[in-house]
Amino acid sequence: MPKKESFLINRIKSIGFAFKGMLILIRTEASIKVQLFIAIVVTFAGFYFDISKSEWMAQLIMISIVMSMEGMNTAVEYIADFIHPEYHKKIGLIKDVAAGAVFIASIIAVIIAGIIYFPKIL
Ligand SMILES: Nc1ncnc2c1ncn2[C@@H]1O[C@H](COP(=O)(O)OP(=O)(O)OP(=O)(O)O)[C@@H](O)[C@H]1O
Repeated sequence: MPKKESFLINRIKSIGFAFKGMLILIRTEASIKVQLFIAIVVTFAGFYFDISKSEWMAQLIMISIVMSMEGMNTAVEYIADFIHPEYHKKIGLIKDVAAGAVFIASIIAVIIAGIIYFPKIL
């Protein structure tokens, strides 16, 4: 059935575009680079301290939330700069709010890391 094939091909193409977007994020965004580095460090820490299954899940969920929020924050910045490259108070507000969303996830990630690793270190 040609219709089904084109649907599948389109899905595969979409995955390709998404993968390209992820590589662009990792290559160009300093914040994502830092977050990826922290994600790798805590992954090693997870193995070193032999954290439980639920601790792994909490850690992985927070890594994905922080990094995907950062990706969306970058997309908002791109849109803002495209729509209005010059200085504007509203653009500043839009970017600050988008960055604030990443900050919320980051605070919770640090708290969860504390809950997991503090008892193991002390
Ligand atoms: N066009 C603008 N008009 C007004 N304020 C702006 C504008 N562009 C940036 N800002 C201010 O500078 C801040 C940083 O914006 P910028 O686009 O440089 O993000 P960034 O440093 O790349 O952030 P991130 O580290 O989250 O990727 C914004 O949160 C906003 O307060």
